[in-house]
Amino acid sequence: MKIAVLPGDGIGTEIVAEATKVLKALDLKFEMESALVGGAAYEAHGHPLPESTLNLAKNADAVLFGAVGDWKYDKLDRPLRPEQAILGLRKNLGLFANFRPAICYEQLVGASSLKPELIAGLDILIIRELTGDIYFGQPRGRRVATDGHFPSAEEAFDTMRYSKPEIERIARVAFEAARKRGKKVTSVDKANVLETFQFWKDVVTEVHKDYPDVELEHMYVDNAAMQLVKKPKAFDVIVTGNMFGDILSDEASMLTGSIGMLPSASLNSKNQGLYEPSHGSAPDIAGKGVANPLATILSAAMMLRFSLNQEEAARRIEAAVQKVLAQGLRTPDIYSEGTTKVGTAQMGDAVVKALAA
Ligand SMILES: NC(=O)c1ccc[n+]([C@@H]2O[C@H](COP(=O)([O-])OP(=O)(O)OC[C@H]3O[C@@H](n4cnc5c(N)ncnc54)[C@H](O)[C@@H]3O)[C@@H](O)[C@H]2O)c1
Ligand SMILES: CC(C)[C@H](C(=O)O)[C@@H](O)C(=O)O
Ligand SMILES: [Mg+2]
Repeated sequence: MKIAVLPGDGIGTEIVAEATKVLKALDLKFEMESALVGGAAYEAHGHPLPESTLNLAKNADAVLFGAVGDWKYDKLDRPLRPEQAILGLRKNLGLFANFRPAICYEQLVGASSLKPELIAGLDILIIRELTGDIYFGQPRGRRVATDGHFPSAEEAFDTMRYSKPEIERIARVAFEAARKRGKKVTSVDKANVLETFQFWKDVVTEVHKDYPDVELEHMYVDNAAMQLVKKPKAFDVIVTGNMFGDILSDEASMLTGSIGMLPSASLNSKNQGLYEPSHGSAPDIAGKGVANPLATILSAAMMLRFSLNQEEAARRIEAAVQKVLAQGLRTPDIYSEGTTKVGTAQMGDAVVKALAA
């Protein structure tokens, strides 16, 4: 078994160091090989996703990813920007199904900006389609307009599109996942305005016929954004497109206390996966040793479960995370009065210690 380890930029290196520390402490038989990705790879090789990094990822049983990006690269041509590395990995590996579970651990009920009673016991799963939508649709670009409100003005455009098989397969993933939990799927769309999402709604409704034991509800994305903070526990599985899923999962992260608590798994049809926290490289806190490594450590647990067939080890990690939270250890993003503030490495060390206990 081989894990490709791609720390990336900013806090990516700090949080992946803690996750690999935890993986090594499990004493399982797998090999880990690291490579540069994102801005770090651009600096060293002139490209955010060098051929060697892509090949390492393709040939591994799973990929553990940190984060990419920094404001200083924002002026580069788009193909050279760090974010293209994660988009390229998702596309090249066919990682169409992105699982972003938002779970509010009992100990963190007070860390959220929402009232405790709204989020206590929260356990929802956002399933985000990850290789289609306006993220990848062609054509896109800049041009001089020939119509519209300002003919002959400079304009930019992107293409939102989904094919039937793309919607069918992500809908099936969502119904299958719901079957194993609360048996309810909320499909989030913007069918009242967008053709792409009327089609999405129609196809999801059709696929639902094969899953009569699962309840299907449709919701417009603007309402979903509102309901997520009004009554989040009314959701079980949310399935949505690439862009809405990006936005709603950041929103859902605050229901768990912090974006530093939201792990993710991105899977292809062979259950090969890339595992990364849902957050980015956080340049504002990078290098300070204060980033929360738990989303990445929990992503490593998802990797053991989904790609490496190590359910027991996954559970050990999740139990160890709960234990350190019960001990009152908190990185600054989840700190509240009466708890103990720790840094990134101390948090990782505490998880390792809790594994042994
Ligand atoms: N998958 C990825 O690699 C990924 C995901 C999102 C953003 N990005 C990139 O990251 C860069 C920064 O983007 P952004 O600031 O919009 O989003 P971000 O997620 O990096 O940070 C948003 C806020 O959350 C905080 N935060 C994030 N992770 C944290 C953690 N583990 N512990 C504590 N606090 C944490 C940050 O300090 C910041 O205040 C950009 O270049 C963006 O493109 C990359
Ligand atoms: C960095 C960016 C390309 C990425 C996305 O938009 O998918 C990020 O925000 C995420 O949520 O993983
Ligand atoms: Mg995002």
